[in-house]
Amino acid sequence: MRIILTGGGTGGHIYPALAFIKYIQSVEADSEILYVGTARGLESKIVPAAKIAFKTIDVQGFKRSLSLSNLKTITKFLSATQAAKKIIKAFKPDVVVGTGGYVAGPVLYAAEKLNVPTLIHEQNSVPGITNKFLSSRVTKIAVAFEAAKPYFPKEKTIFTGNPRAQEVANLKATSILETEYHLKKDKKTVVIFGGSRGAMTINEAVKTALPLFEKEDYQVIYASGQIYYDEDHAIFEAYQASENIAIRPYISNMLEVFASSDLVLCRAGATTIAEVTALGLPTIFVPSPNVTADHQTKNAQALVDINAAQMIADRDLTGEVMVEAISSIFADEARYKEMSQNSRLAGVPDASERLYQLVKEITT
Ligand SMILES: CC(=O)N[C@H]1[C@@H](OP(=O)(O)OP(=O)(O)OC[C@H]2O[C@@H](n3ccc(=O)[nH]c3=O)[C@H](O)[C@@H]2O)O[C@H](CO)[C@@H](O)[C@@H]1O
Repeated sequence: MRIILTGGGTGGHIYPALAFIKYIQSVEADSEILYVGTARGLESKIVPAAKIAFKTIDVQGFKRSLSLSNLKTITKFLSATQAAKKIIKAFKPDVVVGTGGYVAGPVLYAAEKLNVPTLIHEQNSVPGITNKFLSSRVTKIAVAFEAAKPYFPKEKTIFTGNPRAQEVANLKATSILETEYHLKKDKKTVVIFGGSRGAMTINEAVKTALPLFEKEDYQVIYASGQIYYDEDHAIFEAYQASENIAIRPYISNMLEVFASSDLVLCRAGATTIAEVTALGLPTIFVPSPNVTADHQTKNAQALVDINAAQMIADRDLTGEVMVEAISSIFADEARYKEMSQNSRLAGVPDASERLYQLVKEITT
């Protein structure tokens, strides 16, 4: 199969595409794959590093209110569509798959104009602006939350889960905490991070919590995001020697770290949710208050409702609240076990397979 994937801006749109590429390569070794992204998005680092053919187009996002810069966005959209058409004509894909983010707009739009079958994957419980715009044009729509279905045309929308779940589902714990993070292999471990780029509230809370964490009988691995790491380098540096705390700007082997840990505290980004549920990890979510239609709270609520997760509102998070939430889950074994079982029940370990069937359906 010849397939173009596109999507980007943040990790949450890129990792599902990469997971799906891995799956396609495992079932069709002779498949030809091209990823289209922007030069500025996180995809320009992550995709070439994964050794996947990568081409860029220039595009910018819409502002939600009417503004002059939207005029510029429209002009850019039109020229990006032309650039995407050129890439599509040269590559001759059987299908074009978009995973959200601004860059997917012109690529999928161009594919549809050229009569190439198209599919979009929506990771969230509330669709992003790009996928909403594309929904009337594409051939099929795959969703990772049942709650997203009502936003899309019923006849072409199918629940598949998030491909990242399948990539993670069978991972086993390794010695990575010991070998790369100077932590103990068998000590209870909580992973803390604020989405793929870090989060200010979580970072502030962690800074207050660090002296408290030092006294706990569990260990902490924290990814601050590059911005906060640079800002607070001096504070973090002082804890690098601490026996039960490891701090990094970004954890590049996050799946292995998850599989080797016991609890997660993070934003409620959709891809993270797919990962933690595939592994049956109990989670404390602090949804970002700055996302479209408060979709992270809705993402997290689905898991709180089945007692797989706890939620703390961003405005309520402090260092003390953070430590108390983590410590009390670790202290209650029965609760921990129940949360873990319920988390696993929410996972979709065959998500890539489901998405692949859908691709097959529209290309044959
Ligand atoms: C602020 C914002 O707009 N966030 C959105 C963005 O989230 P964002 O990209 O932050 O979040 P997601 O949780 O979906 O994905 C983050 C990904 O980065 C990985 N990771 C994170 C930190 C780290 O140090 N190392 C690492 O590998 C996680 O394991 C995960 O695979 O896209 C998601 C998916 O559309 C949305 O649900 C989020 O609301």
